[in-house]
Amino acid sequence: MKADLPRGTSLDLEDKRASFDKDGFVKFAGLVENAQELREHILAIEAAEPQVDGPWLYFESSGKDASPLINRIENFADHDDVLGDCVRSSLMADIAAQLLGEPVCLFKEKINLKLPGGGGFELHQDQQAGWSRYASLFVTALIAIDAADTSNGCLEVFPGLHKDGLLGPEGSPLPISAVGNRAPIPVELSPGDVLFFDSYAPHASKPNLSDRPRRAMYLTYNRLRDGDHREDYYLHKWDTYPPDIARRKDRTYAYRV
Ligand SMILES: O=C(O)CCC(=O)C(=O)O
Ligand SMILES: [Fe+2]
Repeated sequence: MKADLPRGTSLDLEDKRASFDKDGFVKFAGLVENAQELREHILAIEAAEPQVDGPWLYFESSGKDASPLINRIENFADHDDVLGDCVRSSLMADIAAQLLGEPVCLFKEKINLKLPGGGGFELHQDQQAGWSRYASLFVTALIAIDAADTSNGCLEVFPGLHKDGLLGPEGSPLPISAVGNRAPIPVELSPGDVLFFDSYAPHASKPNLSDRPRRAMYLTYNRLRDGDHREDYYLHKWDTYPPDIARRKDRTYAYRV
């Protein structure tokens, strides 16, 4: 299988695959040409009133002034044509397939906004989020929408631990001892850069204390032979961690990982 890369993109997938295999993540610079257009469509969703039958919107409390801040958009592929085309683009799936060495299918899509004042993410492996009920391995393409660096809370990944299985129980962040004395690699990205990472690669990120947003789209794939679980995943998530608009007052909802 050959990835259908945009004109002018030159890369050696063998090298990329070797890095992914060694570290558990690999960056592709300038892979997505319409990051600016994607950002405009994300901004429109941010500005719109949440709807029960629309994209799923999640909110946090700003670390600056405790005001409500949108922090995540999920399950949007069928609610916006431009974002949907990106989610369904064969380019990301083809590269994910090259990295895993076999065909893949989409598991889920989300956008983490991390606006100024947005919180960080504790150390975890995505596989700890209860995904093992669906498949034993996933690869995620993180598409940078805004520039990400250490001052606005870029992703920080610990290399070389993705073949060690789960490093802690499902549902809880990892203690720093889980990564030994390793140092994380902060992955700085420009809009349109894409980071592919393994669901067992431990990662974290800091809060956004800057005045620049750090939006990132995450497309997660599993091996095709493990089945298409996207619909089941979102049905289960609607029960266990629905968007804010669908939450019941008599229930508490816990973010897993
Ligand atoms: O967006 C980030 O900074 C990290 C998000 C993350 O690790 C996740 O959503 O699983
Ligand atoms: Fe994660």
